[in-house]
Amino acid sequence: MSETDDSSAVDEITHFRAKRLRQLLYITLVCLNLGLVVIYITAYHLPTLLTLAGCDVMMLYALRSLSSNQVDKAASILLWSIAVGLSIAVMLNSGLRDPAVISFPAILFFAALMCSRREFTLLYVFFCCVTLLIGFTHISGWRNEGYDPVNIPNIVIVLLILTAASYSIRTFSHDLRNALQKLEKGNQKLKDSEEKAQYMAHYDDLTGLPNRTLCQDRFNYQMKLLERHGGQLAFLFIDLDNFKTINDSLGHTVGDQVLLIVAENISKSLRSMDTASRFGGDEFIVLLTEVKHIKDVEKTCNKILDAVNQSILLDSYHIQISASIGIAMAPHDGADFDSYCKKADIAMYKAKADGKNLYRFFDASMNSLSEERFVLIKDLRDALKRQELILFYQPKVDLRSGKLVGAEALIRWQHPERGLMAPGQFIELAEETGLIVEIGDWVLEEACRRCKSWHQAGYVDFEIAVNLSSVQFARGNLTAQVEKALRQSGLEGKYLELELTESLLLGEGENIQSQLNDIKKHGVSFSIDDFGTGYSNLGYLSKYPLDALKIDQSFVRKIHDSKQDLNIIIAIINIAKSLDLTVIAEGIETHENLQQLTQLGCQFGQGFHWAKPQSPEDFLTYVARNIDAK
Ligand SMILES: Nc1nc2c(ncn2[C@@H]2O[C@@H]3COP(=O)(O)O[C@H]4[C@@H](O)[C@H](n5cnc6c(=O)[nH]c(N)nc65)O[C@@H]4COP(=O)(O)O[C@H]3[C@H]2O)c(=O)[nH]1
Repeated sequence: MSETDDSSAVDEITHFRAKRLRQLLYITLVCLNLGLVVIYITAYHLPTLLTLAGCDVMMLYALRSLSSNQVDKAASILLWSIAVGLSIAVMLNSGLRDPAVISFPAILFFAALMCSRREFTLLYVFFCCVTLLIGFTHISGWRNEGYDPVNIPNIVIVLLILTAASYSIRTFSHDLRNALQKLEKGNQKLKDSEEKAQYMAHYDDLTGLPNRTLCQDRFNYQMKLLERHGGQLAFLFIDLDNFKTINDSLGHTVGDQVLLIVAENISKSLRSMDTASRFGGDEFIVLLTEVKHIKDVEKTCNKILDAVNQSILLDSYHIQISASIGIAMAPHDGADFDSYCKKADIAMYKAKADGKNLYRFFDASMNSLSEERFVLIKDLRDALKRQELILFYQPKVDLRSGKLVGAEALIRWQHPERGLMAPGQFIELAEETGLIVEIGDWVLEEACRRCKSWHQAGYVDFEIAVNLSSVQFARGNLTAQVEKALRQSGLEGKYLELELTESLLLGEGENIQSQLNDIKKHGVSFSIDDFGTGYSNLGYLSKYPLDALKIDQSFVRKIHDSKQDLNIIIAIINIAKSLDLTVIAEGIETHENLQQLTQLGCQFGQGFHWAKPQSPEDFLTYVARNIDAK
């Protein structure tokens, strides 16, 4: 039980005491005044009248103390006034034979309930002294005793009764107070856990922001307001860019701190009437209410992007974070919470595909991301987490010696419902949505790790080729990713070959060139995939630090049937020779293909003639059987 629990239980008891004390004070006041009237009319005994009047005044004083929350003081005044008043009354009347003596234990009873232990003891001592004093007045003959005089045993008996009564009252009230406090604490605990459960059902534990449930409630409420009063609401779906990388590389503690900072920054960018909520993982939903102009939404989105897009210093790491925002506008873009989620999510992906750290409004043209596509995107986002992605390996052969020199890593997706999916079915989607960055990072790490394991298994010179997407270059941190993959796996850079596309090299020159140069420093080689299929401008070949050209399989397949394709292959081989590049032929399916390409001077080849891409286990079996692949 915490200190707060204790203090609230005590508060409750104080409140209860004050209530009872007030009642007691009123009753006492009424009784005193009635007594005053009766004595005034019947006996007119002045000392008694003065005593009662004095008590009356003290009661009013106690009531005043009570109104200013001085409960202990009011209780003291009440009990001491009554104790003194009664003692005087007993003294003035029949002494220890007076029936008012029986009120002494009653006063002690109230003292035990209302006052501190010290006050109770003082009152007990006071009554003992009063008893002794009155007893003395009896024995000394000061008082006219009548036919039944009080003697010492009588006084002792009164004192014993007082002591026994005090002890039992004190013990009883102590137990009662304890029991009350325990009950109160139990109640408080129950209240607290109810409040906690309520909080947990509606708020996110980490960031303290409303969770999905509360966000949905607020959205529904806002939609009702829109129905009644008109107006617009902006539904923002915010997703952090590359958060997974931060989480994976720096750990969950740092990841959580990043989320906390981001949540705070998002909240700071909003008005008090807006709702920022955590949807889960690195996703946030923001509801902008009472939207008058689209420009206001744009302004807020820019504010959020600026607030989130910061370099955060955590655990001596400078972490660059940014977010992408998708926006759906209510009431036009849907009917319920789920449809707004979906549309804002689609728009968010568009923002990611357009380069990240951007916001995009949902529009009908985005519906081309059909239902199935949407589901596939969702699945693909989870594929990495659920470890559904696999790398297959296709052997690469030295055509002159027939030796297996390595493999190309080709991704597959073991989809839980659709089965094994080829890259053609999802790579484009991954590129459009930006997911290719995370996937590409994983491919790099996994391929390097696998290649290192082959080395450790005795295939010491095996190389691994990995496909890169142009989107990975656009992110600007590819060098760091390659370094990380090499470092983590322990693979030397010279065993890694990165396959680029022609279109990439025709794109933004400077940025690509510097990244390729940086990666090249680690001994990594570059080849151009599907060479010859796209562009006629070959100027870029000398501009970049390339090592190999891969002849596209469409030429290789028709090498016997089409003079034109044969000529293209010859031309590619000549270009490669003149630029000091090696040539790798893809899609070699037959022995004739192999023979002809070898004769033409092609150095390396891949294709079904040797093996289809296969799982790591099958690949190892294949290697063991065919280490000389001729
Ligand atoms: N008919 C025929 N086909 C052959 C033969 N030999 C190889 N192939 C197929 O040709 C493709 C060669 O890969 P690619 O040109 O890099 O083309 C790859 C590559 O551009 C892309 N891809 C694969 N894995 C990744 C990856 O990890 N990252 C990225 N960004 N792209 C990838 O997907 C493309 C298709 O990959 P796959 O479906 O695995 O298809 C592979 C392979 O299975 C043959 O003799 N006959």
